[in-house]
Amino acid sequence: MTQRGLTYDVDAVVLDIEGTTSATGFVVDVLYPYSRARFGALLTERADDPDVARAVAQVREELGDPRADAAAVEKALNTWLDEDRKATPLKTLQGIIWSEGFARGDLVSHFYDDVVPRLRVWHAAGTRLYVYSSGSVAAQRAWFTNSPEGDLTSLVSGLHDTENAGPKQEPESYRRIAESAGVEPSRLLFLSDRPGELDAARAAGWHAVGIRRPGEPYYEQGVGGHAEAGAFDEITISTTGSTV
Ligand SMILES: CSCCC(=O)C(=O)COP(=O)(O)O
Ligand SMILES: [Mg+2]
Repeated sequence: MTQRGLTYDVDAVVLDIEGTTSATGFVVDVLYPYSRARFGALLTERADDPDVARAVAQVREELGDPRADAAAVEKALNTWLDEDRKATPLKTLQGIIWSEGFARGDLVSHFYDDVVPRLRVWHAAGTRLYVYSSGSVAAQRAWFTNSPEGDLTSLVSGLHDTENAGPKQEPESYRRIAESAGVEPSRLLFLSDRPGELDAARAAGWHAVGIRRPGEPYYEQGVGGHAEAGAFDEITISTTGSTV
């Protein structure tokens, strides 16, 4: 059989979300305003929730102000949102708000058309799928549970964020994920839109493919010399002899 595109012999594929499986425009235009409108209530009404308290402590540490009040914390969160800064406490608090919004039916996630069919094919052939996103694990779980094609969580073997794995541009984070998945680095493929993340994965011994979609923020810049694909159906995975 003739195959076109890129072929990888790996045991697992690790997925970035924003810009890779899903549109940045959806995250910025739908999810960000949804969280911005709810930070104030979360910070004032649920300050004793352990996840909220931990994130607030991290914001205060980042601000260098251990006494920053709820208004100051909210202001910092909104500034980071404007800058699209992938700060862990921002992502924790957004994850709480979004997962409740998904559960309530206010939100349905977005996946590019080529993604879910390909994930189903890879999963059915025995390739394990993981997520590594700046979005928190709670947000990732809600994202895959509430997709336009229903609950996709059965396709995914594990979720990783900057809190449990570390920053996405550091090779050590990819070493941690490989160890937790029990997969040799050379048997892992990372798909992302950001060159710095692809560099870090490659430095950890992984395969890395840049996903370059028209209209995404990194489209013009390119993927920094990494192999690239415009859609998931340009990628063929061969796991334990099967090729899909
Ligand atoms: C369901 S995750 C929400 C998107 C998000 O907040 C984010 O920061 C995604 O970043 P990524 O690392 O997936 O590019
Ligand atoms: Mg991304």
